[in-house]
Amino acid sequence: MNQSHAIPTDDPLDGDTLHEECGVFGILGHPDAATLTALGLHALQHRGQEAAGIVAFDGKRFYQERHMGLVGDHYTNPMTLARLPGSMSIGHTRYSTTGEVAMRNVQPLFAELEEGGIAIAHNGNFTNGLTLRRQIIATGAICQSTSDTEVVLHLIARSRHASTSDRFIDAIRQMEGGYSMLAMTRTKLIAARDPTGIRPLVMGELDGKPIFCSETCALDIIGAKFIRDVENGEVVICEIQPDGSISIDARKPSKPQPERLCLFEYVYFARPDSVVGGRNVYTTRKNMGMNLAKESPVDGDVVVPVPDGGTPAALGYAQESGIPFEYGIIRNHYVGRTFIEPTQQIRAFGVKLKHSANRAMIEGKRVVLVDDSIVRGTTSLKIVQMIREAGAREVHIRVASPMIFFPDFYGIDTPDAEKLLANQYADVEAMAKYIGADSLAFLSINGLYRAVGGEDRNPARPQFTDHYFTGDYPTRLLDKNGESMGNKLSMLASNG
Ligand SMILES: O=P(O)(O)OC[C@H]1O[C@H](OP(=O)(O)OP(=O)(O)O)[C@H](O)[C@@H]1O
Ligand SMILES: NC(=O)CC[C@H](N)C(=O)O
Repeated sequence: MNQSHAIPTDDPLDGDTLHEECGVFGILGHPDAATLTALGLHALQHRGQEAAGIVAFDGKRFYQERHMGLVGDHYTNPMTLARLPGSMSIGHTRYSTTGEVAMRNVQPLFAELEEGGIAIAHNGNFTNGLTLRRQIIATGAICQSTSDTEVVLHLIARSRHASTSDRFIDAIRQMEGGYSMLAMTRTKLIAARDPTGIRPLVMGELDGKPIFCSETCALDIIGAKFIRDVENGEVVICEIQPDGSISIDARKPSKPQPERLCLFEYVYFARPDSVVGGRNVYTTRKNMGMNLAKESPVDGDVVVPVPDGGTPAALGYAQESGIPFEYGIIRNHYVGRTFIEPTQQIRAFGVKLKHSANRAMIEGKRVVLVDDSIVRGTTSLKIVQMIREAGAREVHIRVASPMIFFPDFYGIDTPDAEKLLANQYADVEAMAKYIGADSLAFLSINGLYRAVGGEDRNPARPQFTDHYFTGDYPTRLLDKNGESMGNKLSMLASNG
């Protein structure tokens, strides 16, 4: 196992950064559980590229493989999969949100409890994780990681309920924030989604065996059938019975709340072929581009996507505006997603490596560049320069989401408000000047809502989680606002 790592000597909670996302996959009762999990994680690679782990159970023992790096770097090796026997397993691709990039934070996390082992895999971020962590440490707990996820294991261990499922439910009911979570015990696979349903989680089935995963693309890769979304606030407990059959028990232990899925799943995170919340992601992105063309038309000769994220929106923009779509930028696919790399220096470096101008499609033209989002402005700044150097006559940027003003505490890599481009300039014109574009326009919040859900935003009860655009956070932010937090908030530390 690739578990050797240097333990930082300074307080790892101080130097931490906030990132996004993770992918989870779990299957119960299938003879090829670990291999299917590895394939599922491969399809969920876009959700986390720092580390990947799988825990399997063969009826007697738990086995774990946890590695830094990509799924393909480790789980294509038959020897690795052979070390994960059994018919049940859960896996995780990590992009850290709380706790540094280190082996001790690689998921699934595992603990030996009174009634046996339990492994958990978490996509999301707890907004009271640090508060609870301090409380349990004050009562004598020894934490093995700096991840927010570990708190759940401690709360399960401390719960006074008899069954593991009830202990798990007791634990997650104490957690606030965003979570789509899988837990695996000796006989059970448990799936849970936070009461607001910020992060996605779906249920599928292969050969009659239940599967849970972050996105439907992980079902498609193994030919599994989509059953349904795990609902917000729902806990689904699948258990192998003594006769080998599997029981499924779905519960809603929390006070019912309206679902508010994260809009950024549609804007950027989810894979375009996934169906999230019943909507094909590609179609919503194309709608975003069409709405953008209606709201912010411009005279141009060619619509060029900033690949990959901007491509469906650029197609929508081109279709609606009638301006031809061309690949004016070629993306090197051997470079990871810059938005989710750990430091500003690496992000900047990554963007240079990643995009090249396709001069033949650009020279002498009025280029309408379409991207899905502007966060720090790193990408736009470099790409406008690159397009101009390739001979563009004019460069107009159209962004298929609104301006981002507010940080996220549910997992997205927008740590400090002052690092967001929208907060650094007085208006769109000033931003355009900084980026070097002839014009710049963003999709309106209603344009985005209509693209995803077909209706305008309901200000009294927003249909989605959209705080990064509006400042309307769907939950309390206890770690951020709690008086006891001082300045040791790992999830708020500056990035890069
Ligand atoms: O304003 P910035 O801070 O540069 O962040 C925004 C950029 O980051 C994302 O692309 P990314 O390179 O992560 O991924 P992609 O190739 O999947 O589009 C997004 O699509 C924007 O292009
Ligand atoms: N991006 C995520 O969903 C990360 C999960 C968890 N908060 C971690 O940092 O490991």
